[in-house]
Amino acid sequence: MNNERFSAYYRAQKIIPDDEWESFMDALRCPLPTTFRITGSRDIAHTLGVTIQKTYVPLLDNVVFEGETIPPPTQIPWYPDGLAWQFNVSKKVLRRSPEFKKFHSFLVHETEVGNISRQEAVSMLPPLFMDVQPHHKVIDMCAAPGSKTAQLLEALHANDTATSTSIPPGLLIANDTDSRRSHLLIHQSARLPSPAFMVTNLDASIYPVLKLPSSPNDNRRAVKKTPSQLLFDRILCDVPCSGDGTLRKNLGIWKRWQPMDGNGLHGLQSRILQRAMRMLASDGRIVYSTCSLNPVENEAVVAAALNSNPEFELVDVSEQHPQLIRRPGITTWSPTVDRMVNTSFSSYGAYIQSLPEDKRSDVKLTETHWPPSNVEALHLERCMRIYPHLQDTGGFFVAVFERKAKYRTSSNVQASKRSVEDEDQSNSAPETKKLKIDMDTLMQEPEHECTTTPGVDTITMDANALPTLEDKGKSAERSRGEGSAASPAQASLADPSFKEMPFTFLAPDDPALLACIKQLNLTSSFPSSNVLVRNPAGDPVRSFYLTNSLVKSVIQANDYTRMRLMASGTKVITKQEAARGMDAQYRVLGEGLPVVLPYIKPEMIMHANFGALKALLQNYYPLCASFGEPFRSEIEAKDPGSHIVRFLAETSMDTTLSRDLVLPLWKSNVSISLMIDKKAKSALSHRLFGEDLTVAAQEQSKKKKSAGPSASVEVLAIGESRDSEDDRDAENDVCSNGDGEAQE
Ligand SMILES: C[S@@+](CC[C@H](N)C(=O)[O-])C[C@H]1O[C@@H](n2cnc3c(N)ncnc32)[C@H](O)[C@@H]1O
Repeated sequence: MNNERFSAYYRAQKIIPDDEWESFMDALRCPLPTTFRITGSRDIAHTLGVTIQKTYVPLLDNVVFEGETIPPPTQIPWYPDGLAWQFNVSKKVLRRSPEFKKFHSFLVHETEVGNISRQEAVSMLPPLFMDVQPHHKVIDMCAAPGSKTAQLLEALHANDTATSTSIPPGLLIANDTDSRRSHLLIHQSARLPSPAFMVTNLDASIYPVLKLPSSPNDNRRAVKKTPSQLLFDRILCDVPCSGDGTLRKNLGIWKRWQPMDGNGLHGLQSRILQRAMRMLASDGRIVYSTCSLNPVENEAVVAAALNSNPEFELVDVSEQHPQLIRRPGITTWSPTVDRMVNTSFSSYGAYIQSLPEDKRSDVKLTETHWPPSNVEALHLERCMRIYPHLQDTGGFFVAVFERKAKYRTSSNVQASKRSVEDEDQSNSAPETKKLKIDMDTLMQEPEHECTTTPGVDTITMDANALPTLEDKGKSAERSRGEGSAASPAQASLADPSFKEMPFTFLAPDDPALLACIKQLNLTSSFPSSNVLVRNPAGDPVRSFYLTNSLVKSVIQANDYTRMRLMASGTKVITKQEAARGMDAQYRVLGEGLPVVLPYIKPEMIMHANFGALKALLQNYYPLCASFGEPFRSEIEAKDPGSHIVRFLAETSMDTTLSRDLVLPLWKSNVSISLMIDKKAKSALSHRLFGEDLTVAAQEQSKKKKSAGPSASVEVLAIGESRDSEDDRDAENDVCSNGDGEAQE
């Protein structure tokens, strides 16, 4: 594995001291260890951490495979609370060593239900430097596929418990310009249901001004008259980049890497970062990151942003996460001006002077590709460079920005005074006006997961297209409810290319909503004014989603088509049509239960023991009569329909249920069924029994046996899905009535 121009270019940049060059290159040629993060609420994370420490590390200690001792998984030392792990074994070991096979199976199941997330170690870094709190307004500008979004969501939900989800007062908008990747983002984040979550599909470099209604408690006249701009407390700019820090896992980069890659991305990266600076609250923080080693995509972008926005400075985070081995940002670099690694020009001026006059206007490079003359004053050494040979990772770059102290108070006032109209005016500034991705230069980019793929739904908007206050009038108030961001008809006026269903909030006294609350016996504190539906007419046809109040105000104050809102809130309840003459039945969805649980009256929750849980995992529809007392009488006395059961923590001969588990049940006339999907059942079984005892797994293994020995060899990468068409979830098996809405 070699690329002459890669070596020539980075040697010229002097990113690595000469005496480390060989070990840097050697590390780049070694396979990357497998790294993963335990996700989910603190309680679940704790349980899984203990399972790995106490069950799997001893099991995997001293495994000898083909005469070689294989090291067990270890914790990544710099990741807080020991929640990130790494191990380095080949697929052959995973397939053949019974101990690793078992561990791998555990990881696959927990990954499928979202309790474990496979993520490159360095990619875990940016969220660690954001210090997100549950009340923060956060935006992840380039979020897909969403591994960092998941970390940000977890931080927003720091107060969740094992059984119930808090409703944080803040919000997280995950944005990506690629609509296909935005769908991926929605899919990934479904594992962490949050009423504080929104997904948008926009070009981050021209992200529109979002409005917030003026606060009823704010007496200032200017604020009363006009909505204010939604400013963010934390912004992540994990921008598209050439990705050469991922060489260890994306081997194709060795072949296709070329020195101009970074030059073409510098402009877009700068515009995204500088747009973020305009969207930041006065005392907010921005983290800028790339998985590229190239100073043109890193320090040059940072320097350009600081020089254009002198109220910002780099934050010195060298004392944070001290076990992370890092190198400071560099202050000298020399962009290449051609594909042959010509890095001989010390400045833009010198380069331009070298060209014949008639060629100067064709130049794609700009002054900001070179170090600025005031480079020393910018403290670029506060940026972090992570190299593969330092701690066996990929390459990465992180910079943290805040406003200088003297600008914070004044811009606080300025920010709160700044109306959306003002901001719309300022968006006409040259750097954001008629912003288009330079398609010519992008066409030269290598195809890499981090780069914008030319032609894929790239939105080009000029600054004048940013929503203005006038759009407010377009937001329809639904007659039956509190209104969506725009009615279907208005939506098509606003942006006909946007096909998502509207987001319609129900009135708290909507008859269907009241019937649902009554039937599920929810407490009066259930936030019924934050329930939305998604279908063309905005009717309470089937599924109810819950948002928090902040998300609701954002949706209601802005045109959802203009902000290209793809998803919002958590689906919590669904309606089952009943037989003719009977009332519809509502049920709490498995993924929505943690959110709704705090509003379910305690007397509605049945209690059962570990044996009952085991029976429910081992059978699809066990008979009520097959359970022991007192659960049997309790369940037999219940009407058919949706119920909630708390399985109590217990230590038995064969296993330990270390914490209570609350799950939804469906009761038919004589039997009951756990209303969680197959994958969640399998993961639970693995966690509790160390193996998959579910009916689905038993059936699968029977099928494999009858198909012969070759069919039983299956090694999925962690994070790789075993989804197949027949892997429908239990909810559909039991309850689907086949009249699903388009979006639901
Ligand atoms: C480095 S990847 C992001 C990885 C992501 N943060 C994660 O941790 O999973 C960069 C992303 O930026 C997106 N992107 C490219 N150009 C963009 C733009 N102008 N605005 C917003 N997103 C963009 C790409 O589609 C890609 O998903």
